[in-house]
Amino acid sequence: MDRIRIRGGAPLNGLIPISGAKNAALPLMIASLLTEETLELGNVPRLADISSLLRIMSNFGVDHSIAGRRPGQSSETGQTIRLAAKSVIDTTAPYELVSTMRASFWVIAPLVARFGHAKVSMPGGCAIGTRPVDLLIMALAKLGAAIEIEAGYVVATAPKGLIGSEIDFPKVTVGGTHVALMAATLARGTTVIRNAAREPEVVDLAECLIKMGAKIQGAGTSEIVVEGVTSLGGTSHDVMPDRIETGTYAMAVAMTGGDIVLDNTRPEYLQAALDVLGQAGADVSPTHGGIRIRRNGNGIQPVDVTTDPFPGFPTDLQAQFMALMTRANGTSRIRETIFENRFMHVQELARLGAQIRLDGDSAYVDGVAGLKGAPVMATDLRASVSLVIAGLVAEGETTINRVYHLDRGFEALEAKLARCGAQIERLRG
Ligand SMILES: CC(=O)N[C@H]1[C@@H](OP(=O)(O)OP(=O)(O)OC[C@H]2O[C@@H](n3ccc(=O)[nH]c3=O)[C@H](O)[C@@H]2O)O[C@H](CO)[C@@H](O)[C@@H]1O
Ligand SMILES: C=C(OP(=O)(O)O)C(=O)O
Repeated sequence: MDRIRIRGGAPLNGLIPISGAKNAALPLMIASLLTEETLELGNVPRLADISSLLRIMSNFGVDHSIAGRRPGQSSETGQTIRLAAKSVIDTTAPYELVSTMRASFWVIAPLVARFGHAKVSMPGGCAIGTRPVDLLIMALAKLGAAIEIEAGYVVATAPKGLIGSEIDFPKVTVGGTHVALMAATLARGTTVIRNAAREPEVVDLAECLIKMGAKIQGAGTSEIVVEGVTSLGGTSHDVMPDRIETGTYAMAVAMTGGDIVLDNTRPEYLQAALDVLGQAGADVSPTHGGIRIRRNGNGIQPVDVTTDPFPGFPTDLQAQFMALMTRANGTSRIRETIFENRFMHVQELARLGAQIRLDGDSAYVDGVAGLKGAPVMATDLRASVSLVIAGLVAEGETTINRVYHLDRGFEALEAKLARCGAQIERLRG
């Protein structure tokens, strides 16, 4: 299994190109199941989760092709993937394929909406809490699907098609909103989704669905109205920039010091996190097409943070921010309100010398003067990258095991950081 070795101490200087967002690319790929025409997606990141979803889609009978590189494109230019779900031969998503990735469960929505039948294994994904799918099932049931649970599979049927309805989510769910939105596009009549997730990835999906012929209003607000249509067509769409990758590198430079331009991204996608970084002592400014982050000389100030649905501070940046706070001049409180078990990075950060106490949904981080390198192992995607951030300033060598977590969500991580001066390499095998 590959590992990553880091020698801490070097500041980061230069430019980091931001990839397309994993969490937007996945629902966009799934949306291709809603039409028999071809959906062309640009700026798709090269990630293990994308390959896993392509395998699931191939299993359904979806044809896909990945365009070759064009003149002037670097190896980091996002991929263009074409998906054509013209002849779907199977509407079952088996356990072996769905268990590695949460988002793959969302195929249930377009399958039942277009074909009237779907059998999808209960999902896996990052080990960050219980992560039930009751609200996704509730949304499909509201739209008229009959739901049965059979041996770990959710079977949804609607032989006469889905029917528009009112869906009131008791809590904000990104996956639930994606599922409701996709299913409602092909339902008969109007659907109102209340307490919808306002995440930019929901807006990206809605914009693509609108180009495919869907009638959607209000995406990006907490009430989305969908007027069902009888069929959708193909289109071309570029995946939005990855706001979590953007925030991760912003926190890395706040940690190491230096001066970095994060290119091909947008500050408004992560304003809450950038505001917090400003309070912690980083200089954050917009550039043409990106964000510049600097921290020169001055120390890191402690800042209290609570995770919240968008536009709040994202749970997917909580671990990275905690890594930064391990070096702050004082104590910070980090409250996790989205997932009940998203503190798996705490004990690994402690191996590097971090001082963190857990109390219920909060972590109290006492900043220390220095971290020391050690072998560490992460259990989920964002926890793994928090160890990279800590390793970048830890004295000596940090080796991060189980790199496959990082490969799920960070494209060319070592190359991007090494080009900016980090001493980081992948050890194969
Ligand atoms: C692939 C993808 O985009 N993953 C993101 C998505 O995950 P995901 O879509 O799984 O997260 P949700 O927004 O659905 O989860 C939010 C909260 O709702 C709860 N819940 C959710 C569904 C349900 O049926 N019942 C229920 O109780 C969850 O346990 C959690 O406490 O949004 C999360 C919250 O921003 C991010 O951390 C993940 O990176
Ligand atoms: C939690 C994440 O992914 P997933 O929802 O696929 O587990 C994530 O992207 O941080």
